[in-house]
Amino acid sequence: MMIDQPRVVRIGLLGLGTVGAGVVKSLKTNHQPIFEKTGCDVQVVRTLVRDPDKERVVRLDREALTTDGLEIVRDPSIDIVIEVIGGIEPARTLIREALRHGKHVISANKELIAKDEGALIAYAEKHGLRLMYEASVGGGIPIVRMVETYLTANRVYAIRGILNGTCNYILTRMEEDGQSFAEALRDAQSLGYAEADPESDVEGFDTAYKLSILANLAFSVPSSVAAIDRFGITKLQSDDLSLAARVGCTIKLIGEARVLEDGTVLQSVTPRMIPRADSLASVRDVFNAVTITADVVGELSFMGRGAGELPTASAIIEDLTEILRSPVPRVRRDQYRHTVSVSKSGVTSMDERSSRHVKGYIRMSTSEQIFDLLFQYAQDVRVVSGADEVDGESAAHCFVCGVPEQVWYEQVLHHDALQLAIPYDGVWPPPNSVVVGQKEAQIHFRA
Ligand SMILES: NC(=O)C1=CN([C@@H]2O[C@H](COP(=O)(O)OP(=O)(O)OC[C@H]3O[C@@H](n4cnc5c(N)ncnc54)[C@H](OP(=O)(O)O)[C@@H]3O)[C@@H](O)[C@H]2O)C=CC1
Ligand SMILES: N[C@@H](CC=O)C(=O)O
Repeated sequence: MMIDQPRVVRIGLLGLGTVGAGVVKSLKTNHQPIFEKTGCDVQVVRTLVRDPDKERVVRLDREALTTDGLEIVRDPSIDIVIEVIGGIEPARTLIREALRHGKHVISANKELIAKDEGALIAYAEKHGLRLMYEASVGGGIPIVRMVETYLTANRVYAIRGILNGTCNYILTRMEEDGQSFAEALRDAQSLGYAEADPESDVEGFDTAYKLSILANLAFSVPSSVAAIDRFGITKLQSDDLSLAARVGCTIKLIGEARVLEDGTVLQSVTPRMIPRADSLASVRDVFNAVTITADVVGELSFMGRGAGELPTASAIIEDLTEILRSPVPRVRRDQYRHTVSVSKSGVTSMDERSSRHVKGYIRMSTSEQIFDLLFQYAQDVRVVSGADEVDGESAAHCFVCGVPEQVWYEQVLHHDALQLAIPYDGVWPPPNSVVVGQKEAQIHFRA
């Protein structure tokens, strides 16, 4: 339906990097369809940058740029603020100030949303305003709104997915093209996928923020990033990916939050060796994928581009059009959720931990102490044909099963001789593997 009198909506944009530029481009390209769907003429009128003289991929009048964010968020002529500068400060202050001045806010800032633990959202709701953050999780995938507003008929029990485009891109390039970790990371940065500090991506922090945001929405737990067991991908080598291929698996950085029977929630971010048949195994490049498991609907899966200027801009503009259609917060967040308690797996009860077991892939230097540990606790230790030859002299690669989870976290992962230990989700025994005893293993690995 065409609307004759467009309502002009004035946007203040905080940040004009990868995502900010994507927002400007997309609002320009799709100005007409957005107008047709909302009746609004959306205009970016003022933009915050650090360096106004920087060469940009989008052209804005020099007068539209400012280095003073407060000037934007306090400007009475601005209706909606989009925050895409990232980090905690000045983002938090600017968002709060924008809300205080009666503006709806859209943010892509997962670090802030996760670490803020709901305070800004509560502040927005108190003022009858919307603080929306679809772009903070899964790039262009509409997962936040779905979990927040759609699953009212359900209790959600598990969230599992690939939530970082940079890491998935790096692992894909290492596996398929034999690129080094450093080369693949450089490419991910030049494509605009990585965070300003890429350690956030490769050490698993970014995935932890996103998992925490989803867990908070789905389970009504406080969004505590500190409650997540987090491991990144920096220790992975292409040899580990080759080994995975030999046993019919691949390696992905997976975020997972599960409600246990006693109501506690386990949350982890870790590279996992997963079978090729796992739906996440075929998620390549910058794509993300998330599966939600709930009691009534069962499993729901979502996939799409998890990073990059346009997919992220898409999520931001979806938030924008949602605000234009429904400026009043739809539901108070705590009205419809069920409550469970959250627990880091490292602090679950000893009994529970020692009753669960881990299957793992381990790369280690050939120290006798770690063999002692593995052969004391693992039910089965295996090598895959040729595994010990893959990485030259100093590494031994093996698969173990039946290690008590408590031993895995408290001893194996902290062992000096350990180079890498990740969960192995493939079949047992791993294809083409041979069982080894302790003496045999020591000889085998040193051969
Ligand atoms: N890149 C992606 O694919 C995705 C990113 N996000 C999130 O979106 C946000 C932005 O990411 P991205 O666009 O990649 O980041 P960039 O580093 O590309 O851009 C950041 C922008 O913010 C400006 N800026 C940063 N700090 C300040 C400051 N203190 N004062 C004024 N301006 C500042 C920079 O100015 P200048 O240009 O002058 O340096 C730049 O324009 C982050 O929260 C990120 O986590 C979310 C989903 C995907
Ligand atoms: N750096 C992030 C950007 C999107 O959230 C990623 O790679 O996923």
